[in-house]
Amino acid sequence: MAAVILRGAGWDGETTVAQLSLRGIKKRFRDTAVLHGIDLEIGDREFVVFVGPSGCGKSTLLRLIAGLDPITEGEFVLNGTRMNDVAPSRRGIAMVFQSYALYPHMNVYENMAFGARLMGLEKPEVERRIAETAAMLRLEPLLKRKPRELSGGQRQRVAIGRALVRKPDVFLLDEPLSNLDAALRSEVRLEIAKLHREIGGTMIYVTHDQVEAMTLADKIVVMNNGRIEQVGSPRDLYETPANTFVATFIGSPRMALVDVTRDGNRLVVANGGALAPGALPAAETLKLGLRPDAVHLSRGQGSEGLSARVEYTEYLGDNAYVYVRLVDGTLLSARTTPNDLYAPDEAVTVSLTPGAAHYFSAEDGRRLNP
Ligand SMILES: Nc1ncnc2c1ncn2[C@@H]1O[C@H](COP(=O)(O)OP(=O)(O)OP(=O)(O)O)[C@@H](O)[C@H]1O
Repeated sequence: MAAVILRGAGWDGETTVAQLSLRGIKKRFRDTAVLHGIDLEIGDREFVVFVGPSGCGKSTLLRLIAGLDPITEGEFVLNGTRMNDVAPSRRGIAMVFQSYALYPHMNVYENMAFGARLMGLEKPEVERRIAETAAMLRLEPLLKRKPRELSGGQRQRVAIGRALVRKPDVFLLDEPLSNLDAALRSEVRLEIAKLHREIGGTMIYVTHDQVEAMTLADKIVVMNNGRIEQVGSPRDLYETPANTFVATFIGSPRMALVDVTRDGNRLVVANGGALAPGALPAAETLKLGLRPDAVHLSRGQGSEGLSARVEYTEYLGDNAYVYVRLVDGTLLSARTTPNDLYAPDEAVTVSLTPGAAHYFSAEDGRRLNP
C-alpha cells in the first residue's frame, strides 16, 4: 500500500477550515446551572485542551459543541455559521469518548465503516478512507478482529480511527487515554500529537492529566466551576498564571502559596523570617507563590531567609523534591539534586531563586507581579 503522507493541508491535500466561537454559552440541567457564560475562540487547526477539577463542566462543554446536549443560552458559531440548532451529524464534528464505545459484535473494519456509511458515502470511498486511516494508525493487521480481541491501546486507536474516517473538521476527544496504563498513555499521546500534525484538523481535548495538557496543547483552557479562569499557551499559564487557582492547578508539584506582609523591600512570614526578593508589588499583604524551582534550601538556621523543617523527600532518580514546612504551617516543595538529600525534621533555611517568585492579591487571588 502506498504511504499516506498528509501534511498540514488536511486529508489528501483538501483544505478545510474549522474556526469555532463560543459566545456567552450557558448550560442548565433543570435547576442546576453548570456553565455560567463561556466565551472562547478556537482557531483553525488549533489543538485546544480543556483542564479543570472534576465537575467543572469540561465534558458538558464538549457535548454542547458536538450537539449531544442543547445549549441553554449563548451561541456556538462554526466558520461563521450558528450551530446551536444544527443536528450533530451535520456539524462536521466527531467525538472520541473515554469508553471507546465500539460496537462489540462488529470487527474493526465494520466499526470504522459504520459511521462513514451513515454519512451516505459510497462503498469505494469508505474502503479508501479506511485503508488510509488504518495505515496511519497501524491498524491494518487488526481489521478483522472484534473489539474483545484487542488490547486497550488498540481499541483506543480504533475509536480514533472510526472518528477519522468521517474526516471531521473538528475532533473532540474526552479523556481518550484515561483507560490506558502509563506506558500506553505516553505512546498513544505521541500518536495523537503526530496525527494532529498530519491531518491538521482542529482538536479539542479534555484531560485531567497535566503532562497531556502541557505537551499536546497549543492553547490550554483552565476551567473552574463552570467558568474559564484563563486561556493561554502552556508556557503562558506556567509562567504568568492569572490567579492563584491557575497557579496551583498548573505545575507539579503544585505551587505553594505563602501569606506574607510587606515591610519595605522585605517580605515577612509570621514568626518565620523574611525574604528580600527584589521588586515587589505595592500591596501591604500578599500571597507569595513558589514553585519547586524557586525554592532554595540551605542546612541549618540562617540569619536571612525563612525557617523551615524538612517533612519528607521524594527521590525521582534524576532529581528529588524536598517538602519543608514553614513556621506558619505552609508546605513548600523544593527541587534538589539526588546528591542533595535531607533528613526528616532537619532544620533548613529557605531562600529564593532570583526572579522566580509569583505574587497574588491576598483579597481576590489576582496576579500582582510588578
Ligand atoms: N445530564 C445531567 N444532568 C444534571 N447534571 C449534570 C448532567 N451532566 C452533568 N451534570 C453536572 O454538571 C457538572 C459538570 O459535569 P461535567 O461532566 O461537565 O464535568 P467535568 O468537568 O467533565 O468532570 P470530570 O472531570 O469529572 O469528567 C457536574 O456537577 C455534573 O454533575
